[in-house]
Amino acid sequence: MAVYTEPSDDELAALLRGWGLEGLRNFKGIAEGVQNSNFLVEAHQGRFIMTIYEKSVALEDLPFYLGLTEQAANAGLPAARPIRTTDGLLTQMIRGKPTALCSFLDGVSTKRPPASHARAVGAALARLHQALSDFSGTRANDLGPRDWPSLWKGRSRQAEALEPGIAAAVDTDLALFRTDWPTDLPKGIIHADLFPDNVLFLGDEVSGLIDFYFACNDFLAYDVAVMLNAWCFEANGREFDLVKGRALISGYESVRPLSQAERDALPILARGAALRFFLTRLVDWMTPMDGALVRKKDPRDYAGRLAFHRAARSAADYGAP
Ligand SMILES: Nc1ncnc2c1ncn2[C@@H]1O[C@H](COP(=O)(O)OP(=O)(O)O)[C@@H](O)[C@H]1O
Ligand SMILES: N[C@@H](CCOP(=O)(O)O)C(=O)O
Repeated sequence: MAVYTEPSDDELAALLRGWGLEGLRNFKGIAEGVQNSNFLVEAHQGRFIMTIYEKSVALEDLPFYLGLTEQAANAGLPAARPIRTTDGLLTQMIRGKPTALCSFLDGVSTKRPPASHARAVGAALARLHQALSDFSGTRANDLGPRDWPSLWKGRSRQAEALEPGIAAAVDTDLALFRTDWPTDLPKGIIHADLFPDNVLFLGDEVSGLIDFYFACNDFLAYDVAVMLNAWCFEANGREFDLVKGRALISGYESVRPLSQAERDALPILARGAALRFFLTRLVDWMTPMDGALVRKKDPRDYAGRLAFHRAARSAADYGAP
């Protein structure tokens, strides 16, 4: 999140009335994140997170995101429960933008998660996959391999300036994905962005899974691949931490074992996931966002990961037994 839209006092009062909240004690913008404007709301009824959906979230997808979060919470996962308005609606509008309120989750995200967290979050991901296995909503992955060439188009010069040598390597990656990307792996609802900043912990326990706004239907193992990138690299972004990789995969498999085909696909899925985040970060890096309180994420972190995946040969390189 970030803060792109600041409600006026009157707008805020109208929104709070809509949710039946009284006795506002605290209201403040939260600087973490990238996509939406998020605020902490403390009122007589308790603590909540209010999200104003900026243009990156399509209005028609909100029932999907909020519905799956509700289903995950109902299944006992620590997902933020959406709060309905006094009229029973999941969203209200402010300046033409939909706005939702959800329960506040205790806990903190860790910047340099230890292996114990990687194991716990691996298990939480598998439980999430199981809890959503019968979810009725669907949403295509609009940041999948078919979308990467258009994100890359016209950006090779900018990428070269940031990371010399990357342009030819990305061209090779894209050519490989065109022919070798898997077609027949188990699918389901995936989170698709379960980075350390989207998981809250109390001690070693996962206390919050947040930010489902990239969730979609795709290969379940792609979600594992996203997390191998996000949780298991050293701070230099180039060296893979096998202990964390082993912990994450064994945590996942303690709930849902990977098939042999999913294991075999891990290197290419991890390479694709790294390219996805390199490309979206590159696009954001090059896009001016005047006036917003937002911290951009560095695409170069993913250049190093890509180099590792290009050399990886099997799931064992990621810590799979
Ligand atoms: N339900 C919640 N409970 C507690 N904190 C939350 C909750 N939802 C979001 N946050 C806080 O807000 C920050 C940004 O939320 P996030 O959903 O990641 O925003 P964005 O979609 O814009 O990236 C998180 O890092 C976390 O600190
Ligand atoms: N996780 C993505 C960026 C998306 O930001 P989020 O705050 O919505 O998780 C990245 O690291 O590039």
